[in-house]
Amino acid sequence: MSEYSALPVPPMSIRFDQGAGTLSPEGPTLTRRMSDLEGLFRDSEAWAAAVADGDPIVYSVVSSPVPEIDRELPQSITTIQPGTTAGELWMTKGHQHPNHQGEIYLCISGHGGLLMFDGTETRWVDMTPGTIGYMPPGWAHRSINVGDEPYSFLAVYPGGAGHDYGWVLEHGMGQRVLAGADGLDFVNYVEG
Ligand SMILES: O=P(O)(O)OC[C@H]1O[C@](O)(CO)[C@@H](O)[C@@H]1O
Repeated sequence: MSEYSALPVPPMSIRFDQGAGTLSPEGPTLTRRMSDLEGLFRDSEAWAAAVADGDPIVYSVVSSPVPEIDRELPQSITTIQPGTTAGELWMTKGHQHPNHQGEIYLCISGHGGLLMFDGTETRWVDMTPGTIGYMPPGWAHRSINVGDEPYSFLAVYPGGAGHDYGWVLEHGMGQRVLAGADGLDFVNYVEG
């Protein structure tokens, strides 16, 4: 037995129900409403109006019981609802891993995109069912629903990576993604 054998969760199988978007056994669930995305949309007045007008759910995250601690490998299913706020497609808050480590997402359903920013360069990965998006260490990441139906993906990440949301508020994400007349419009994060 290794020194790591005192495990917080035993070896197990985790059942994913694609129709219901649930994990079983299930760990913590997170619901992010529009009010949780303060300071992230370029049009703050449109954001405030959406908060006042029912504060809709933008996305939810269901996790397995694997904890976010060093050496563990947690998983979660994120579902982003379709929608725009003043043309900006609905998205996750986005974060940097303070303890720089990589992460993968697997698109399960819908159509999304993975926006990554290392402080200088921006990268975009189109996400359709079956696509694995890889985020290397040091790249902040945000997911965006670019379709007309809910966009769901599986995330698998090192439990000690952490979530730094202040990094995105301070540095932005390089670009923003808007719904254009003929597809996606990528605009400069600051000037867009
Ligand atoms: O943490 P954010 O930026 O709100 O985005 C949620 C997504 O990111 C994760 O925290 C994983 O990076 C997942 O739990 C979820 O997929």
